[in-house]
Amino acid sequence: MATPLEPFDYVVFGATGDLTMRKLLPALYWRYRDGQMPKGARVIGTARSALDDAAFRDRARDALGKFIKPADLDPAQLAEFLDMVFYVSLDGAKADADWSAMKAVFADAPPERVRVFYLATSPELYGDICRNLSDQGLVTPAARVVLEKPIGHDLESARQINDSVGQYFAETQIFRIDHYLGKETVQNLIALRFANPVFERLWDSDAISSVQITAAETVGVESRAAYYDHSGALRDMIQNHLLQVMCLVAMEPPASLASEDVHIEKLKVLHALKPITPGDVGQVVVRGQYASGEMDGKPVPGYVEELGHDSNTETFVALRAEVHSWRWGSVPFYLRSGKRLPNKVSEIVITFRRPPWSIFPNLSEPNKLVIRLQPEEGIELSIMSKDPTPDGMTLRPADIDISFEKAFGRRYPDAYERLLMDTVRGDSVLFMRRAEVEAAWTWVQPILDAWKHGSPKPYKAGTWGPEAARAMLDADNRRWHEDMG
Ligand SMILES: NC(=O)C1=CN([C@@H]2O[C@H](COP(=O)(O)OP(=O)(O)OC[C@H]3O[C@@H](n4cnc5c(N)ncnc54)[C@H](OP(=O)(O)O)[C@@H]3O)[C@@H](O)[C@H]2O)C=CC1
Ligand SMILES: O=C1O[C@H](COP(=O)(O)O)[C@@H](O)[C@H](O)[C@H]1O
Repeated sequence: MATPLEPFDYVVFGATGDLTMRKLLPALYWRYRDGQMPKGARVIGTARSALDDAAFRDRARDALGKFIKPADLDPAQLAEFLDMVFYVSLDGAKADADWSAMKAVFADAPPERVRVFYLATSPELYGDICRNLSDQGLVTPAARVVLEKPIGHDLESARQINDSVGQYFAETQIFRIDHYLGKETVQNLIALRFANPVFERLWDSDAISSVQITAAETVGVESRAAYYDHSGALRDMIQNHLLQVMCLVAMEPPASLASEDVHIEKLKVLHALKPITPGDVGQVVVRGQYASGEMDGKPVPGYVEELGHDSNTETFVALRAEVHSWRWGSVPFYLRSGKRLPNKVSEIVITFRRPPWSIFPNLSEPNKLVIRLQPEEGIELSIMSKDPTPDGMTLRPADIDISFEKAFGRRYPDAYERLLMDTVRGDSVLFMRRAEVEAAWTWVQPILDAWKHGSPKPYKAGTWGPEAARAMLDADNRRWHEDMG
């Protein structure tokens, strides 16, 4: 059982939306089920839709039925959880809306009771919602605000959002969520590197020749087309999730696990990224968009067919980054993310250098460490071994494969479970600081600027992106993981 928290209030703006139904409510249910969400805690959903508590609970029940396995949904526990869920109909972005019902929720709440305002809405509303919360007297010292990613659309809008939210909440009260940081295996990266000298001693450009970070999805844009078409893979995945994971791979050992110490080291990585100039973009960044193809043997439409109109939005990005520091020199970090790729897989692949001299005629493959973030979380170390034949010394790659789920024999909590509870605890180590968000936007901005011209390269749904992604690695004499031996 997880450590129970003191009773708290969790207010979710955007409560009728996809994120709340698919991720936030299931995460809160699990925390309740594990005994972490105590009796007396409240979840207050809010959105413009005219619903009452009962109607919202019906939606929540449906969502939990859809996103949690029946075996994990005990009817009595479900009923108890839903009793803790309430709804306030409100246009949170409007100053002249009727805030009385929301204020009534907090009328008797003691000042020290933690209240979290989770903004699961479009980022353009963040500033207005925060101003209104403040004007209505709801921002107490024990209040926190959680901002969903992406924070803004570009560097300029990110700065504006951070400025406006910062007028009403102190930086220590602001939790910029990136759910990749809540994934157990991403957190385990810190343990892998800094609790195991066997890896950390080899964690530099002397031993490592390249790093690949991939987040591949099989899904298309589906019901999120309206959001996605204004975003694209660079803003949706690379600017936040993949750069954050890269920071944890590349950062120096922090002085401690305290939030400030970890943020300082991540920020140094973002500042050390070799800038991409507009002239570089064509060489080091590939943007693609899926065309019709096949997934699991079934035909699927292309992106523009799903959308119903032409679009230059990218559904695939592959890029080559460098962290210009003493540790990394010019080691390439290849980052890649896309929709309608052959497998759902998020992984980090560390490829080590070959021995300086080989006494074996057929030493073909370098050592490789694969950190599987999902699915089947674990690590796999590929080493060269002697083929057990009596015919001399033939070498073959063999894997040391550790599945975390098998090793620990327990369910892997969803990233949101950990992160939501961290916001209540006030622990911001797994969140992004303003400076990190803006440094990440600063780095991707030249790519966004260059992409105002030209179009993405098409790739067939069910393939690993445009041929140019492979060609980019060919030019470096390297291969993507799926093409390695
Ligand atoms: N869905 C996902 O998987 C992920 C989403 N995110 C981010 O989370 C945020 C929400 O995404 P998602 O749930 O997909 O979006 P949806 O479009 O599904 O939901 C948006 C929600 O905002 C509400 N809303 C709109 N305007 C207002 C307003 N003025 N006041 C109060 N509520 C309002 C809508 O309800 P109503 O119309 O009733 O007001 C709805 O509940 C976005 O920033 C997105 O980028 C981040 C990671 C993953
Ligand atoms: O933030 C987002 O992440 C999901 C992918 O998350 P994962 O945990 O399933 O890897 C992505 O589908 C979505 O477009 C994006 O907004």
